[in-house]
Amino acid sequence: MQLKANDIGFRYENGPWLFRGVNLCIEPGEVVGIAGPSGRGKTTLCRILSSYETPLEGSVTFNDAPLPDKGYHPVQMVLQHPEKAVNSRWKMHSILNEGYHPDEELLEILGIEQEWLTRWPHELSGGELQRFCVARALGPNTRFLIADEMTTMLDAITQAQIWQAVMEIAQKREMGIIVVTHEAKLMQRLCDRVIEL
Ligand SMILES: Nc1ncnc2c1ncn2[C@@H]1O[C@H](COP(=O)(O)OP(=O)(O)OP(=O)(O)O)[C@@H](O)[C@H]1O
Repeated sequence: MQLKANDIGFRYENGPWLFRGVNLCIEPGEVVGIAGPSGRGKTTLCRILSSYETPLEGSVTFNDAPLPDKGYHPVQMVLQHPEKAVNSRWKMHSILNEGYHPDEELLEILGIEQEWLTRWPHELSGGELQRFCVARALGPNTRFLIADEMTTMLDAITQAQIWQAVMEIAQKREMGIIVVTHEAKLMQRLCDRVIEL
């Protein structure tokens, strides 16, 4: 069940090509970093790999077939700003159960407390909210997780706790992870290999 980018190229409207001929193959259980200077297109590539954006050249395949356009998506993405990724008019239990029903064990590993479930998003800290976004992305059918600056805004302890939980779950499920971060040490610690965009 590999996730592959095959000769991908992309540009925004009248802008220059951000990248062309990008090839990438991620195996189940592998942790791969995508590095590159600001503005190179890392987030754009992540959006293409998770089907939020369509490449202008090339294709993305999962298990040698196109990614599904209906149902639960096997490639899930967690972004830098959790407050932008949740519906501010929903309470946390609705946000959490939007795509599937996470079990108690997952909530415990991610340090999500029961009393947070009845709160509104603005009643949680960034780190608490990000734990929900991670839980929401870790449905049983998630095969690849894309973490685009997932813990950049968080303090060191929360960052370490979230990554420890994600790595534990990924190992257990043989889930692949793509990591985008400007923190070189974190990249080195987490990744089996790093690709320069
Ligand atoms: N929706 C958009 N329309 C037009 N241009 C865009 C759009 N989104 C991003 N860009 C431009 O595309 C380029 C690549 O952006 P992207 O966010 O993918 O880079 P990045 O490598 O992730 O950067 P950073 O490390 O700063 O987050 C940037 O120059 C950005 O301004």
